[in-house]
Amino acid sequence: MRANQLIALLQEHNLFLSTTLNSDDVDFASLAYDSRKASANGLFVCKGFNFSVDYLQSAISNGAIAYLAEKDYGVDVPVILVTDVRKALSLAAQLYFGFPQNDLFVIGYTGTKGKTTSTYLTTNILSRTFPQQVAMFSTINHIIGPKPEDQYRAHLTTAESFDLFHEMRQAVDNGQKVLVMEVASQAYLLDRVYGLTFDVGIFLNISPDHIGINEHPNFANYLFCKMQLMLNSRACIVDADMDHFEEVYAAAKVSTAPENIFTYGFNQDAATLSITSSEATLTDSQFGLTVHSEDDRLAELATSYNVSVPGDFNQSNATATILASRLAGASVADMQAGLANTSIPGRMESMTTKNHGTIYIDYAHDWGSMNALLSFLHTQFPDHHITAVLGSTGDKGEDRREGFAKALNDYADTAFLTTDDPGHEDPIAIAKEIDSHIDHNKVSVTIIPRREDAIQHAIASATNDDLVVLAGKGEDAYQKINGVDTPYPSDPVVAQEVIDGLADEN
Ligand SMILES: CC(=O)N[C@H]1[C@@H](OP(=O)(O)OP(=O)(O)OC[C@H]2O[C@@H](n3ccc(=O)[nH]c3=O)[C@H](O)[C@@H]2O)O[C@H](CO)[C@@H](O)[C@@H]1O[C@H](C)C(=O)N[C@@H](C)C(=O)N[C@H](CCC(=O)O)C(=O)O
Ligand SMILES: Nc1ncnc2c1ncn2[C@@H]1O[C@H](COP(=O)(O)OP(=O)(O)OP(=O)(O)O)[C@@H](O)[C@H]1O
Repeated sequence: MRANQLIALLQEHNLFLSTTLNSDDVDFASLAYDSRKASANGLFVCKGFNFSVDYLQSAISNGAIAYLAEKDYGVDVPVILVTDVRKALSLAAQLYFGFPQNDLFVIGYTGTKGKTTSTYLTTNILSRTFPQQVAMFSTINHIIGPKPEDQYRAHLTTAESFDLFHEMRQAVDNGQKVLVMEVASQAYLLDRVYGLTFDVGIFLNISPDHIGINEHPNFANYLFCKMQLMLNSRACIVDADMDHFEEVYAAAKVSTAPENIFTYGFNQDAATLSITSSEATLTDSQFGLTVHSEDDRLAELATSYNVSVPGDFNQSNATATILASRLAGASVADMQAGLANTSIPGRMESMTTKNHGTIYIDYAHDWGSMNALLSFLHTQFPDHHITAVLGSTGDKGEDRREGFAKALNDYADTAFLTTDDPGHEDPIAIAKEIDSHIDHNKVSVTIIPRREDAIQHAIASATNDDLVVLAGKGEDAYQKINGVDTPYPSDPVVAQEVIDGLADEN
């Protein structure tokens, strides 16, 4: 990467301040933002809340010949000074990796809930249209190519810009043509996707979340960050049913022509697509779409679909994926097949038992998702007794505790309060806080700290028509306790052991 090209790019974005490089003809052999990964003749980027000048010194020891930063650290190698180092890192990464986004059709999902589900559904549809050519960056998993070794667990919902563009480069080199990815609000807060234009950006929904230390200072900032996806997408898809729809639609209109903005919703005659829910079972759901648009690409979408994850909210997610897949070139047949055959780890996974009802394992871990989940079950299956097993995370999202109680009061009959990533807090104290907001005339509550025991009691006490919801951890195989990921078998494994044990007893 040539210094003069980098400086020109930074100037184009009004980020460049000055440099102490003797010549701008330097060719950097590498780029790094972590000193442990710095190498010979490289450029090192100084950024981060916990940045220390020691990291810069160690990057220099590892071979860095210059650094990019917001201030001069007075070390022995020259600096390129910028006004905003996170934005500069994103641009430098794009230049260093040869702007890989230009060789990909990039689809980005944002929303408080449904990003992972929609990303999986879209990937499964488009993998039929473009076999072995669809990359995916989700909270759970990354896919950067067709081989088994091209798949690995994710660290963040949206990776740091350097890592993001690095993986995009690898995806392109592995022959990928499409990328489906999640765009967390933090991605915009921390400029991880600065300078990236999405071919399609989808805004699924918004409810208060991720507000607090290390996250957003307030809801306005959370919404502002998420809306940036609309301003950075060539085509926008927006859920017309969601709160703040008017603001999000207005943001989309700032940079996208109305004919490239698509909306969807239940019984929304003003939306591009309206959804009619036709049948919901415990394991999947059917819905139909009506098209209210003259756009030739959309006419065929007016048909019926079966999505293999239950819940009316998943009909909504599925409709967003239908629109996004269509813009990427998928046929209706691919959509129908893809939607009917997708399973998403820890999202509405169901297990049936002989005598203890149906068990749901779901990642719902705030009021919005718990409310959507329990209200769906309550409305669709009004005569079934609903038992929920849940906790609430420690060290963050304290307002979730009251939110969980509210959803339980509205829709559940029994709750087993237990441990869910307590961090540095006492899980029993967290459970008691949730309990303090529960209406005991409506919900019977038992606090059982060990999650395995809570699941055992919930399933064992359920009878045949009951619905038992194991909420919050999905397929997580750990509990975050005192800063350590402590091994935990995972809810599906524990539930299966309980079911097997109960079957032996019967
Ligand atoms: C508060 C926050 O968002 N921090 C993120 C941020 O950290 P940072 O840039 O401030 O870096 P830092 O951790 O302070 O470290 C300082 C710098 O020193 C460097 N370093 C460090 C050690 C060393 O020996 N040498 C060295 O050079 C580091 O590489 C880094 O550049 O950038 C890092 C990547 O460069 C992220 O790993 C880190 O995410 C933390 C771990 C995190 O958990 N963030 C959460 C809140 C998050 O982003 N969540 C969203 C999902 C939200 C949702 O569910 O929707 C996500 O996208 O995952
Ligand atoms: N459109 C939706 N509206 C409300 N709740 C939803 C919706 N889609 C999914 N959920 C619920 O939210 C949970 C998390 O879903 P998913 O992992 O797809 O969302 P996410 O946006 O990736 O979440 P997170 O940011 O918390 O990782 C699901 O298990 C389900 O209970």
